[in-house]
Amino acid sequence: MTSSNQTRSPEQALLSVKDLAMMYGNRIGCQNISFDLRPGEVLGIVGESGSGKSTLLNCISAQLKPTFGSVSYHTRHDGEQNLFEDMSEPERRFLMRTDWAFVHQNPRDGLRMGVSAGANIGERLMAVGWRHYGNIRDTATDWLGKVEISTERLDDLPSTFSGGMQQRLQIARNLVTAPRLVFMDEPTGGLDVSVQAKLLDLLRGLVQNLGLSVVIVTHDLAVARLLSHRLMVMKSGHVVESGLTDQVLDDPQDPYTQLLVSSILQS
Ligand SMILES: Nc1ncnc2c1ncn2[C@@H]1O[C@H](COP(=O)(O)OP(=O)(O)OP(=O)(O)O)[C@@H](O)[C@H]1O
Repeated sequence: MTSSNQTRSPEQALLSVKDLAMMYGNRIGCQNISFDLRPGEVLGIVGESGSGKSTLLNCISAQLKPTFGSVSYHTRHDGEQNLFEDMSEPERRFLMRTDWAFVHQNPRDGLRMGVSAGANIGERLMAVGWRHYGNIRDTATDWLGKVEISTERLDDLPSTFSGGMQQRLQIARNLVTAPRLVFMDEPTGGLDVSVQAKLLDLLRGLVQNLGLSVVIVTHDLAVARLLSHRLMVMKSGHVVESGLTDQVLDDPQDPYTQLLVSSILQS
């Protein structure tokens, strides 16, 4: 007889990436990438411009089909599914609208600028089957509050918002469906330093309170330090170092990571 304790396996990875490579013709986008992301874990991907961060993020979020390797996701209902072999395009799209979220650097890429703030949030709820107008409006109002936007702005267009507000609205739109996995591409890039700090605080609170699993791409080591549990350092399409964030940043082993860390300390 086996007790539940004996049968309990180590926590299942939510996202599992194996030997992933993306080639643009002869040019390497990224290569030899393998990692697991566990539920509630925040993984930071750092590296200089052109090191392959966005390519990797786009491959693991099913926006680009990798040239080699596999990306598997532990779905709510069907267990582990290989994104590109087991799932159809409509199934991947459904996942992106519901269980996943993508926060773009430029809020314009993640918002519908022609509809109100409330509709931007409500649209995601409708994608998961919500139909009751009053409930959708109430939840949208609630989320505006959570991202510190005055609820009086519910019917305003995002174009009337400041950059920081647009970014917070994009976050509300993304998180309202309680996704399990959030991809973020330089979410604080392009904002003033003081606005960045406020947004980072907000993001950190939401990630902790909602227990989100996150893959965040950033070239800003301070952002990586504040948000991520683990770090992957990329250079020329390869991972040169990975580990616990504090370990990597406080005691970098790879010469490139050492350079990256020391250049931040000097600036
Ligand atoms: N659509 C594309 N066609 C051809 N080459 C590409 C394409 N996208 C990226 N690359 C190349 O792949 C490599 C990695 O680029 P990628 O954009 O992933 O880097 P990155 O680390 O995200 O850079 P940044 O921080 O500037 O966004 C670079 O050599 C780049 O020139």
